[in-house]
Amino acid sequence: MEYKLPELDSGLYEEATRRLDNKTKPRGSLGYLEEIARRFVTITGNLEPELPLKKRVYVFAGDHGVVEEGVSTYPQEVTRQMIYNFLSGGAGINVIARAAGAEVFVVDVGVAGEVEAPGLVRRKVVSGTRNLAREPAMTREEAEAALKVGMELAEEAAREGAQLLIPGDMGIGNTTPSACLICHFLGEPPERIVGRGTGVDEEGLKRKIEVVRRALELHQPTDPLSALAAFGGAEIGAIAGLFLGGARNRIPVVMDGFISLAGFLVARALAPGLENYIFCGHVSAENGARPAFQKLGLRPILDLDMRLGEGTGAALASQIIETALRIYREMATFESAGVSKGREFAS
Ligand SMILES: O=C(O)c1ccc[n+]([C@@H]2O[C@H](COP(=O)([O-])O)[C@@H](O)[C@H]2O)c1
Ligand SMILES: Cc1cc2nc[nH]c2cc1C
Repeated sequence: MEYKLPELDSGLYEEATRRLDNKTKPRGSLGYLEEIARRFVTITGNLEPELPLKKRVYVFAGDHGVVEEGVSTYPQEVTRQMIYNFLSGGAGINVIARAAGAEVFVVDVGVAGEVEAPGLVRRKVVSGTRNLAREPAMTREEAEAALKVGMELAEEAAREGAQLLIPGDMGIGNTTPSACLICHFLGEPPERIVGRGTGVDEEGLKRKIEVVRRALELHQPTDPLSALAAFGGAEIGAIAGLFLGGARNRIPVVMDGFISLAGFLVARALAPGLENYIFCGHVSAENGARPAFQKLGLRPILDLDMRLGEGTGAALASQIIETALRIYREMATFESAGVSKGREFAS
C-alpha cells in the first residue's frame, strides 16, 4: 500500500522567494523564517494564506502492554488520568495551545479499559496493546484502523478549514515502541536511540535497550504496516495517519517529539517524500531524536530540551510558523515604504 501525495509546484516556492526578497530587509536576512514561509506556501498551494492560522492539536492517547517489562517510571493509569487533565485544560499542551491560539482535541485511540468523559473523541481501536517484547503489539487490522483514525480526523479538519495540524501523544510506555520503530526504519542500533522517556534510571535504561533489541530480533517486519502492528501503538498509528491525511489535503503537519518522529517514519515509509509536506517543530531531548534528525537531514524549528510530548514542542513551534507567515504577508516592500534598494537587486 502506497499513499500518493499531491504535486508540489516549485513555481510557488520561487514566487514566494521573490515576494520575500522585496520586503524591506537585506535579502535572506530573516534566515530560516523565510524558508518556513516559502515552504508553507508551497505545501498549501496558496500564495496568500489567511491569518491568524486555524491550528488544531490532536492528542492521541494509547496504552502499551510492554509496560509489564518495567520500561517506564510511571504507572499505566497516568494515561487515563492525563486525559481528564487535558479535557479540563490544565496540562502543558493546554497552556501552550492557548498561547498559540490552537484548538485541542483529545482522542482515545488505544487506552486500556473504558474511558468516558465529556469532550473526549472516542475512536478506540484497541484496549491497550499487547506486550511487543513477546508478541505483535497489534494485529494488522488494528494498525490499519489506527492509521485510519488519524487520516479521517485530518480529512474532517480540512473540511472545517484547519490550516495547520499538530499531532500530540499521551501513553505511558510509548517511548519503547517509538524507539523500536525508529531503530527499524533508520537501521540504527538500540543503544543510540533508546532514551530515558519519563526518566528511568541507569538500570531501567539498560532493561529498555534489551527489550528493544529483543523486539527487533523477534519481529523483523517486512512492510510499514506490519512494523506498526509489531511494535505499536495505536496513538503512533493515528499520528502517522494525521501526517498522511494532512499531506493529502495540503495542510502542513508539525512534527512534535520522539513519538511523533516514530509516527512520521511509519507514514514516510508509506508515502516516500512526505518530509516535503511537514515541519519539524522541535528536536526532543530523548536520546535518539538528534541522531535520527541528522540521518534524515531534518531541521527542527526549536531546540529547547523539551521531552513532554502531548504536541507541546510542535504547538510552540507553530507560533514561529505563524510569525514567519506574518512577515511574508504584512512586511512592507521597498516600493511601498519608499526605501532604496541595495546593489544585490541589480543582479
Ligand atoms: O515527546 C517526546 O519526545 C517525549 C519523550 C519522553 C517522554 N514523553 C512522554 O512520556 C510518556 C512516555 O514515556 P515512558 O517513559 O512512559 O515511555 C508519553 O506520554 C510521552 O508523551 C515524550
Ligand atoms: C505526568 C505526565 C504527563 C505526561 N504528558 C505526556 N506524557 C506524560 C507523562 C507523565 C508521567
